[in-house]
Amino acid sequence: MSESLQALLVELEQFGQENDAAIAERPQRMLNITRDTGEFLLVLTQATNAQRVLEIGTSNGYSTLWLAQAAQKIGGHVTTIEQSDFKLELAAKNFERSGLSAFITQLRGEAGGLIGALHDESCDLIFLDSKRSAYVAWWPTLKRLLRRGGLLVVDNATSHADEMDSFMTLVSADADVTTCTVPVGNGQFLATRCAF
Ligand SMILES: C[S@@+](CC[C@H](N)C(=O)[O-])C[C@H]1O[C@@H](n2cnc3c(N)ncnc32)[C@H](O)[C@@H]1O
Repeated sequence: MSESLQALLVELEQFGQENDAAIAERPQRMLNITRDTGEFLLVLTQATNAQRVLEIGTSNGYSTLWLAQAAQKIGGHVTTIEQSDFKLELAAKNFERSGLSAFITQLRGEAGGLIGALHDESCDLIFLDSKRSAYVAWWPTLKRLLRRGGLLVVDNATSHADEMDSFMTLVSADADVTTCTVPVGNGQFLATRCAF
């Protein structure tokens, strides 16, 4: 990682912590993943050669920058969805500063509507870090978007286990999918679509 990208990530970590500690209103909070979750996403994306990555929940782009580092290494691309104009603009500035903007496409709008318009099996990896109460309703579309052998990663599996329970139970009961939960950051729920 370049010194400038490392410095930007550290700056965003400090900004996220200070901002979220000072501000109670959820729309203004960054709610970033932890650094070890970012490192985990980078390794997963690179190791699985996931060239077509979809992220739902950009915020100011901290997690996107980890996914985009993998995209740069493997010739891939990250599409990231955010409905808040305020956060979308923050993310756009951070992507420009990172030098990784060529590997990122930002989609503006409500994720449930936007993902419905995407093509079947168009994603190698989906990172879900958004509106947890919508995940159950989104599951049929998420499964349709994921290619066979593709991977879904969902943040907050342990930090918000109660809110995640119905979704994880639903996905784990799907015979086409293999799942696990790993203790990285706030807990990552992983689900891979069977290859055949
Ligand atoms: C936990 S934050 C994402 C943090 C980001 N992944 C990171 O680690 O830097 C969740 C984001 O999802 C966005 N969001 C929530 N519901 C959404 C929806 N239905 N469609 C699009 N974005 C949504 C919020 O505005 C918020 O920025």
